[in-house]
Amino acid sequence: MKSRLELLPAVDVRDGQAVRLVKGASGTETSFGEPLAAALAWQNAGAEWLHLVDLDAAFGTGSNYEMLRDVTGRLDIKVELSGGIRDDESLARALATGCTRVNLGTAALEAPEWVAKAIAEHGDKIAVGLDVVGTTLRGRGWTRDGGQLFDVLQRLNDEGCARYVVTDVNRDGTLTGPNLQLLRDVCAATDRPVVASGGVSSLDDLRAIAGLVGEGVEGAIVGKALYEQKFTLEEALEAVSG
Ligand SMILES: O=C(O)c1ccccc1N[C@@H]1O[C@H](COP(=O)(O)O)[C@@H](O)[C@H]1O
Repeated sequence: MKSRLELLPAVDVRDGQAVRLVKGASGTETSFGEPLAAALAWQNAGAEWLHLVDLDAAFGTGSNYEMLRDVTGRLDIKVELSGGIRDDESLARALATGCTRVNLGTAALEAPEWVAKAIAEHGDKIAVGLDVVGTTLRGRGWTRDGGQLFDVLQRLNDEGCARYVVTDVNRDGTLTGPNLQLLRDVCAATDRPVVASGGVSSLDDLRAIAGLVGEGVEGAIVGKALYEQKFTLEEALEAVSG
């Protein structure tokens, strides 16, 4: 178990632009320019990880694959790649970008046997995104219900899933603070590391998540708070440095 919280600045790409959404809802985009510029800015500020999302692939409205491959190839830091990875072809393409790991969402709900096979073949390179409203999982761009959090978590634990990325959909992009109880509950139901996502608005939020490292939280994804300059990445890294 790591002793210091890892931070993963997010670059979510829609129609070739870095955007932030509110509660993951299509149509709520605020644009923040070129994805590569954002990614390089986080790298230059000291990020060790980038959480890179193809929102068009997640929503089924297109693909930004070439751009994400280019961004990943130009970075020296680790990349967690997400969005639309749902079958052998999309998984092979995602891994071919050179990313450190991929994050599977919809597939874990709709194609459990395929995900079990991917976990068995690729181990630590596969994380599963548990994107929840209450304790109901959401897939297909967070537009469809896909099962109960703790049932799916138990299944994935049994299949050897290496890591979970837990997003409270109703906090994502809202700057209303992380759902600490959800994170505690997930940590209590697994011995795998958990990456927290959704709601971070302040350095105190990051310190609160860092307080859960001992329970199994390994990292935190930070999006809107960075883009809206609630704090700098340097300040965030300092806040969680222990
Ligand atoms: O990150 C978002 O804001 C987001 C909003 C709506 C849908 C998905 C979103 N993000 C990432 O996409 C994966 C799921 O993609 P898929 O279901 O595997 O195609 C999810 O885990 C988030 O990382």
